[in-house]
Formats: sequence, C-alpha cells, structure tokens
Amino acid sequence: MMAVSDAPTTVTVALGARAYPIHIGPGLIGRAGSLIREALPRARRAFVISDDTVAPLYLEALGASLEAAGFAFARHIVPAGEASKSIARLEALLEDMLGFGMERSTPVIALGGGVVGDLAGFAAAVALRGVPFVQIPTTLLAQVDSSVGGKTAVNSRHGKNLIGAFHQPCLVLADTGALDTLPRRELLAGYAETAKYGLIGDAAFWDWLEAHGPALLAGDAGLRADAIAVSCRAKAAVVAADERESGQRALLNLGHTFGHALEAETGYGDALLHGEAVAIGMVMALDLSRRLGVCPGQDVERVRGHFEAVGLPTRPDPARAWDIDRLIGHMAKDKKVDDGRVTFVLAKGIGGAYLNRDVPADAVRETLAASLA
Ligand SMILES: NC(=O)c1ccc[n+]([C@@H]2O[C@H](COP(=O)([O-])OP(=O)(O)OC[C@H]3O[C@@H](n4cnc5c(N)ncnc54)[C@H](O)[C@@H]3O)[C@@H](O)[C@H]2O)c1
Ligand SMILES: O=C(O)C(=O)C[C@@H](O)[C@H](O)[C@H](O)COP(=O)(O)O
Ligand SMILES: [Zn+2]
Repeated sequence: MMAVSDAPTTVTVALGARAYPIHIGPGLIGRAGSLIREALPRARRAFVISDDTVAPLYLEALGASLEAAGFAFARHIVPAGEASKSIARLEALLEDMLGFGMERSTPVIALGGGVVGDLAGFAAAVALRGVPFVQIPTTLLAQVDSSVGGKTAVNSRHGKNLIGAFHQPCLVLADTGALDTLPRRELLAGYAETAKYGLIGDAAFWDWLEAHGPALLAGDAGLRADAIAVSCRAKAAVVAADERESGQRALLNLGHTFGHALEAETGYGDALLHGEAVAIGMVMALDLSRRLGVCPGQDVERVRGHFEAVGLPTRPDPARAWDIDRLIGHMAKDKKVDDGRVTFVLAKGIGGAYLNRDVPADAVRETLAASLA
C-alpha cells in the first residue's frame, strides 16, 4: 500500500460511454462545484439531497462550492436513518424535485451515507425517466460500497431494497475528511463492507486489514484512503463486468442473505445497522460454508476473531427473541431467489467466495440455530 497525500486518488468504473470517476481524498466537498461543472458542463441548476445529521455539517461547504461554480440549487433534507428509505419519503422527495422544476440535465446530488445515496439515486432514476446523479458519500460504508455501482432502492414491508432501479452516478466524490465526524459505530459498520472485499476475493487485503484495521478505525487518514481505494477498485471491476447482477456481481452480496433477514426482523431501526447485519451475515455465510465442508474452520474463527477484536457484532443480539422460521421466510424473498431457490454466497476460505444454488435447507437452519444459541 502507498502512503496517501492530499491529492485525490481516482478509480474509474469502466462502463463504456457511461464510465465515471470515483475521486477519493480530503477536501473534495469544497471542490465539488467545479468537479461537477467539469462532469456536467451544461447544467445550471442542481438538486441536493441530504439528511438532518449530515446537512448541518457539510451542506454549507457544498452549497458555497456549487454557487462558486455557477449552480443554483435546491435542497431536500430527510431524517437520518434507514427509515428514510421508504416509498413515503420517495414520494415527498419526487414532488419536491418536480416542484423545483427539474430538467433532464439537472443533476441530483446525494450528500450523505448509503441511505441518502440509495433514496436519492432511485429518485434520480425515475424523475423525468432519469436525470444525472452525483454521489458525495460521507460514511465509510458509502465510500467503499453504496456510492459505487448504481444500485438504488427503498425498502418495502416485504423486504430490504425490494423497490429500486439500476442508475449509475456520473461522478463520485469520496471526501475522506468527512469521516472525521462519523461516530465509531458507523465507522465499524462501513468497516464490515470494506472487509467484505477481502473475504470475497482478496486474501492479501484481508491480511492487511487484520494488521492495519485498528489504526484505520482509530483515525489514520492514509490507511482509510488506501482501504477505500482498494475497495472501490474491487467493486468497480465487478460492476464493469456484470452491471445488472446476472452473475458474478452477486458475490458482493456476501453476508447479505442472512444480514437482510436480520435487518427486516429488526424493522430497519437503530437496533441493527446494515453493516452490522452484514458482519454477522458474513460470519454465518462462512460458518455455513464450513458446515458444507468447503471452508476451513480456522478461517471462520479468523473472521469472527477479527470482527470481535475491532468491536463488530458476530452474532444476533442474544437478548432478543429470534424466530428461525421467520428469518428463513425473509431469506425466501431475497432478490437472488431463482425458481424458488436461494442463491447463497459461500466461501472456500478467506478470499474464495463463490455462488451456490444447491444449499441444503438443513444446513441453513443449523447455521442460524448455532448463531442464535
Ligand atoms: N447501493 C448499494 O450498493 C449499497 C451498498 C451497501 C449499502 N447500501 C445501503 O446503505 C445503507 C447504509 O448506509 P450507511 O451505513 O452509510 O448509513 P446511513 O446513510 O444511515 O448513515 C449512517 C449515519 O451516519 C450519519 N452520517 C453520515 N455521514 C456522516 C458524517 N460524515 N459525520 C457524522 N455523521 C454522519 C447519518 O446521518 C446516519 O445517521 C443501507 O440502507 C444499505 O442497504 C447500499
Ligand atoms: O452493489 C452490490 O451489488 C451489492 O450487493 C452491495 C451490497 O453491499 C448492498 O448492500 C446492496 O444493496 C445489496 O444488494 P441487494 O441487491 O440485495 O439490494
Ligand atoms: Zn451491503
């Protein structure tokens, strides 16, 4: 890994005519106006979406840079938290956007974490059948994962992200300075999605995280920027190869079949953050792989041990009454269900994720039971 200076690192998502850059580094919110102007020379107006925690911290700086670059802009602020990924919030947002007089060249700018990014991205996908979309992710999770790749969605009472669209951003500005105000619990949730890339296909990155994760979490800016760049390169390569998840993109769902079921069961509140659910889900996915005889037990323990060492949960809250049948019911609504069968992301060890459509129901049930015991 290289030490990182203040100059941004740029990763490109290679999607032909729709290719876009992810700039990673400090101070990018203050430069957003001129960078958006370069990407969208014709746009004169912009619509900014943020939440009520992020807006007081960063909207003034973003607004000043937009105005300096000649943009008039409107803002729409939603309450912070997963509950804002709802049809009701989407409707209010769309009406506000249309009231502002969006044109097909008017960009939607998401300033916030994955909740704001997923909601704003979906609104950008459907307003006027699609307007330009700029991601300015302010959480670690959003910088390593949700701002890249074009999955946008809101939740349904039937499950997580079940209403959405693929709509790629035209620009991603990951201002690493914004991570300085992020609470540790949120940082850890993003760390789980960062570690996911090591578990999926990069054992050396996993080794690196074991060595440097604690310092990264403690605030080392260079380590953070390095980990974000590695994560974005990994995600960009998968997305460029399989944009609409007809195959290998599903690997990015490691831990999510279990994780989304846990999130649905906790009602998308503060009790369990997405990244926490994914951490637990990844331990479950490796444990399931071990039960099927494909993953060494020592790799499962290594993952569990590292997550515990940094402070991530590795099993559902034992103080809560969990119902295995209900969890399995949620898993049956996973978007990776095909012909009634769930496609699981398993791993032949750290760095060896693969897809399996033939996982015996008993093994899934045993995995859940062991984790909930
Ligand atoms: N589209 C994708 O590919 C993708 C990938 C992963 C996750 N997701 C989705 O992302 C969502 C989770 O995103 P998240 O973890 O960023 O959660 P989030 O957007 O809820 O942000 C977490 C919390 O941190 C606050 N916050 C954000 N930036 C801050 C900052 N710089 N300083 C202080 N506080 C800040 C927010 O207000 C919020 O309270 C989930 O809905 C998940 O499904 C989507
Ligand atoms: O980008 C992807 O592809 C992912 O799977 C990234 C995940 O971290 C993210 O949580 C995604 O929203 C889950 O996919 P979904 O299709 O089940 O919503
Ligand atoms: Zn995720």
